[in-house]
Amino acid sequence: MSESKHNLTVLISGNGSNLQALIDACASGDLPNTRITHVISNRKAAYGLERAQKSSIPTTYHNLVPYKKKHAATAAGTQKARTEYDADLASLILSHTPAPHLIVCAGWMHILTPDFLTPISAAGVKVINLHPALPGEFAGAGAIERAWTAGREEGLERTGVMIHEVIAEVDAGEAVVTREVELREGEGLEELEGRIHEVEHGLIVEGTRKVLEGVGK
Ligand SMILES: Nc1nc2c(c(=O)[nH]1)N[C@@H](CN(C=O)c1ccc(C(=O)N[C@@H](CCC(=O)O)C(=O)O)cc1)CN2
Ligand SMILES: NCC(=O)N[C@@H]1O[C@H](COP(=O)([O-])[O-])[C@@H](O)[C@H]1O
Repeated sequence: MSESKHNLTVLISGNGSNLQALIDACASGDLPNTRITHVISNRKAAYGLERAQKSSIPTTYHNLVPYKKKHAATAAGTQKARTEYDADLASLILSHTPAPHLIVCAGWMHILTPDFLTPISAAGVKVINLHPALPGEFAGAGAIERAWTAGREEGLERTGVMIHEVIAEVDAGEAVVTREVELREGEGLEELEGRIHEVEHGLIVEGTRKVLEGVGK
């Protein structure tokens, strides 16, 4: 009798190179008894959707714009739109068959509110995120460039990558695994991005495997 499979739902917004690392790891056995059963993007043009489809993984495009159009273009209306969007995102994840054991944010560029996190947590599903910085540093979008600038202007000697649990406060959840990346004098931003992406592709597999080892215990 084969062991039960760990089912992953992966959230993306772009190229999907980290999704591809997970797809390849499932195929190679680096993520044993694990399969990606659903990929969701908040951007229609995300190449990661093509990567998933090439691997016969079900995909969903879940866009915030229709929700924003339903509500007034005010702060309150935008909040209502995000609340409904996030609640529906949780529903479409939890209603998918087979049900997920773990949700991995792999370049997912949308801040998740308690309207998403609460039902997901109630269903016993963890959420982890890949972030190209070390705990407590450069939270939010644009982290690599901010670290690169700090290297040039403030003498920062290293940045890094982490996989962390997702909580309401952005990039503040407990780190699952971290890896430092040295900053090199005179190095261009693109070169640093390339080195960091290489680290990401290994760390997202390592972090996912580490969390799955604890699932169901
Ligand atoms: N509640 C949480 N949500 C998310 C987390 C988290 O730790 N807690 N991690 C992020 C990923 N992320 C950095 O790792 C991140 C992504 C996007 C943003 C952001 O400012 N998004 C804007 C929209 C930007 C865009 O659409 O281009 C927004 O949501 O308004 C910050 C951090 C995933 N979510
Ligand atoms: N705050 C999260 C964040 O900035 N994530 C960034 O999104 C990229 C997604 O690449 P991918 O679509 O090729 O996996 C990752 O390289 C990561 O640095």
